[in-house]
Amino acid sequence: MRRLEIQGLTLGYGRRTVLREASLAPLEAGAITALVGPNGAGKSTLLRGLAGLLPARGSVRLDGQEMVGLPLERRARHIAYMPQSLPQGVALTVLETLLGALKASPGGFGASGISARAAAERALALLERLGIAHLALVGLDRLSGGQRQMAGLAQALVRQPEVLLLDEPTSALDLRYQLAVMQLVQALTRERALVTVVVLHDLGLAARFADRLVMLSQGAVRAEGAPEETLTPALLAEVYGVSARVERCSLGHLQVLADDPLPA
Ligand SMILES: Nc1ncnc2c1ncn2[C@@H]1O[C@H](COP(=O)(O)OP(=O)(O)OP(=O)(O)O)[C@@H](O)[C@H]1O
Repeated sequence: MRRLEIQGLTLGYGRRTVLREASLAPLEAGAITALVGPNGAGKSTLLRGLAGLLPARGSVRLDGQEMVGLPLERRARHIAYMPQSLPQGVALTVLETLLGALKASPGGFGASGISARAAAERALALLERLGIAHLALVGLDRLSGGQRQMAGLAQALVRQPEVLLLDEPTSALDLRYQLAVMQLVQALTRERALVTVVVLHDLGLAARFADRLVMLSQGAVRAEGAPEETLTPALLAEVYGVSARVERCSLGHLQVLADDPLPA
């Protein structure tokens, strides 16, 4: 069974350490882990570290293979990362960026892998599944914020990774697309047995779609486990500084209702 094991991971920027000796229970294939926690807690830093974009100490093993210290292109064979925002000023069309991502991936078309025709078919099928086939020939610089986010998700998915890292994939999406994207991420995670890690601010979405939550606070793992075990009023008060209720709605979904900020 595919799994990602994170042990004693320390990450930072230059001389500044942000995440200190973080260890998590193994992340299993076919499951979504949501990274939650307040602003500045270290969620994006952890995701960048898993993607290999920051110098790291400690261990990140995929099926026993050590990722820390592996050259980025070797790590990118296994792991796809979607940043919070795509770079601005890219005039390529959505389809061109997907073909570019496929071409750049090891074994991608042009190298030993699939033909250019198969690559285009794969890219178009993915856009269809994401509901954005109509954007295939539109330039990235002409997309709305939400459309850019969908295009970023497509770029991460098209390479068919084993580990999928998504940094706030729903932050710019309307209500319908938030649900549609999380349902799709969940379906693909199950179908392709992905190890999926998603940074989410919306605790309701996290509770509904994640199999596990990891609550970060001040660069440390404060809690981890199933959403219903992790999301408690006491923890929300401690970590977010709010008085909150955690209740099930009439459909049985866990809802976090933040009532008031607590006095500092
Ligand atoms: N490029 C950088 N250089 C230096 N420090 C950084 C950099 N990026 C983030 N940090 C610092 O690392 C800490 C954690 O930031 P990070 O972006 O990981 O938090 P986060 O939990 O993702 O927050 P948010 O919810 O606001 O996106 C913050 O104190 C931040 O100032």
